[in-house]
Amino acid sequence: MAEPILRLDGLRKRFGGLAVTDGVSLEVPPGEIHAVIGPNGAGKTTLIHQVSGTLRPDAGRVVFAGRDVTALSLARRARLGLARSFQVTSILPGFTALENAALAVQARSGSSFRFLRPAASEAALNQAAMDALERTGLADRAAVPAAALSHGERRQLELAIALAMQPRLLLLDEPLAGAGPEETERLVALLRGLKRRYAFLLVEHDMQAVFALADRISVLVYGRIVATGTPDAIRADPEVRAAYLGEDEAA
Ligand SMILES: Nc1ncnc2c1ncn2[C@@H]1O[C@H](COP(=O)(O)OP(=O)(O)OP(=O)(O)O)[C@@H](O)[C@H]1O
Repeated sequence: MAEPILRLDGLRKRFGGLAVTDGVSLEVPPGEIHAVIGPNGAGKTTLIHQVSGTLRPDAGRVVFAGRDVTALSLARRARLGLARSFQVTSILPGFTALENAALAVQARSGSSFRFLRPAASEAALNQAAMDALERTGLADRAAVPAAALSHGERRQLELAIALAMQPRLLLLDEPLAGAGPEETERLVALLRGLKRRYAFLLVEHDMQAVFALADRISVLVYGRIVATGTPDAIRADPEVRAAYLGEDEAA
């Protein structure tokens, strides 16, 4: 396997007496969509929070692009290219799609645009923002205020905002939550198109989407990974079947 872009090494987090992540280790190579699935309360969101930097693990390490980022803040991790999308970005409804993406570009680039003349700086910002909108299929909605976008388009914009941060790996926590069948189809196609260019760590309840998108899947049960493998291997894994007994999702 290629040198991983993300390596989780024995992550542990307890809430009171409950070990919510109980020694989680996994590796995501560049360009992989790695999904984490598991029953409700398995610890998936808690795991994502530790990777993004929202929560500090009690033990274990988060290594991103060869660097131990366990002690770094969410913002520092984001600047290194470990970005999070969905359920966190606050889209500014009064601003257009392009302005929303441009703000993200500006946040990522810090002061670097200030060294350009104002006009050149604005053009460069808008170009980078437009690139992000193009990659998420929103180019023709650039001038539309975010408040006027459909639910699905707002999800696309959240993704564009994350891409404007020039990530190397994107954390996606339930990107399909609340999306209807058509929106789901569009977002799945969009994510599939972004695969290889970016790596993804994906938590998602829509099993059909997970099995269609993921290169590899890790199954989390009571804070422990019980299996990691390709969708076919996971489908056939007896422990996974046991974990989902009574649920037909992994069948
Ligand atoms: N801040 C907290 N304080 C105490 N307990 C917490 C906290 N956050 C999560 N938990 C508990 O940790 C367990 C795992 O929660 P988590 O949200 O990570 O699971 P999940 O796999 O994402 O669940 P779901 O699929 O339902 O979203 C749950 O029992 C939850 O009640």
